[in-house]
Amino acid sequence: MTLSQQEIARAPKVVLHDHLDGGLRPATVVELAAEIGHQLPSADAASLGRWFQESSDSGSLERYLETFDHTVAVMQQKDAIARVAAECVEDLANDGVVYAEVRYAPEQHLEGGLTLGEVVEAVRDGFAIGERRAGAAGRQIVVRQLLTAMRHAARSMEIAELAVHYRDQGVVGFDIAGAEAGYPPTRHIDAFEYLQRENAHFTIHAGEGFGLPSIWQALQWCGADRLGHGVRIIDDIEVAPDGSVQLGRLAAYVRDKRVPLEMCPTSNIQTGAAKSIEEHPIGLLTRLRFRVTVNTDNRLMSDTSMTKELHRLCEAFGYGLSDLQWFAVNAMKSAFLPFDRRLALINDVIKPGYSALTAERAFAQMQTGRA
Ligand SMILES: O=c1[nH]cnc2c1ncn2[C@H]1C[C@H](O)[C@@H](CO)O1
Ligand SMILES: [Zn+2]
Repeated sequence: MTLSQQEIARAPKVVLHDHLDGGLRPATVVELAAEIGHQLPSADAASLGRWFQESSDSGSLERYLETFDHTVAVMQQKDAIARVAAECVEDLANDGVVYAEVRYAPEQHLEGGLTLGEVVEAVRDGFAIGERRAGAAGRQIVVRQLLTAMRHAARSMEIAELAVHYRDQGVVGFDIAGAEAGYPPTRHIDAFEYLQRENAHFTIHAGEGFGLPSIWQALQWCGADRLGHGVRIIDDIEVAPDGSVQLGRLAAYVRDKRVPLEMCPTSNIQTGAAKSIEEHPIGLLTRLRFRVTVNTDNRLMSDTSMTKELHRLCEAFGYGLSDLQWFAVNAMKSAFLPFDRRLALINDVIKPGYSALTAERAFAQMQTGRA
């Protein structure tokens, strides 16, 4: 029996790839835009939500990214940024997420006169408010920041320094994002080398809008700890008609080294990186036991949540609670949180959560059987 959305919603979940500026509530975008006089495609929350989702469905990463102009525009003041951050935590907690790493590009939030540090502090304060509100509502969640540099711009060194500066105030890592084709990660090699010297962690969006060379550079030139998406690693895997599988050198490296793949199925369909959920490489990569994690990417643009992503995968691939636990443990193991905290979340929160749900399901099945 396929897991229902309600059951999945109650399971402890971990998200490593979620953009702060891609997860606003449509009603919040409308309110914040009205406060600053920003013109939106629609002033009605429901139709604005639909506009974001439909405009993101083009099959092109570049077009998908254009929709962020509106979310970024309303996140230029301290209070607005803190509000979005607090609501993000509440929404994730309500979805049953117990640990999240949420990313955004501080350099995109300076138009209202804030400094880079003030932007990071506004997000820090918003996350703290969100964690407190969620806790008060009986939903414990831990949320950390990843600071993104835009790959077409030239501020990655500054943002890497910012991530190191705020490493003890809730920032656990660094990332680069934006259009991939034409902007190889090696453009930012000085930032990555600096982070390595600082013993800092970073992930790189790679293998989404561009293929294997991007993944290879991210790992072997830049030293990425994780891959944002990484779906195109499938191009280095051959499945013969008899079902036997041959990994190329790069795919073998990714699997052997347990390089975490931050996979975001719905987003990949919207940007054309995958054809459908059923044909998404996550099915094969999971079967081959790559270090797969499941993520939302942009909850607003994709009208998604961790529960929805996992439910779609359960329907497409027949996954059950043990698979969902495997995704959650994979993600928790791959998080940039210190090891002892990761272990505590795995042993004290994730595993007991899945055990309780598994027991509940077993009883329910026995009772149905008796009737
Ligand atoms: O999936 C993505 N690929 C590349 N860039 C992305 C993706 N989702 C969001 N972004 C960009 C747009 C945001 O403004 C920026 C920082 O969160 O990151
Ligand atoms: Zn992303």
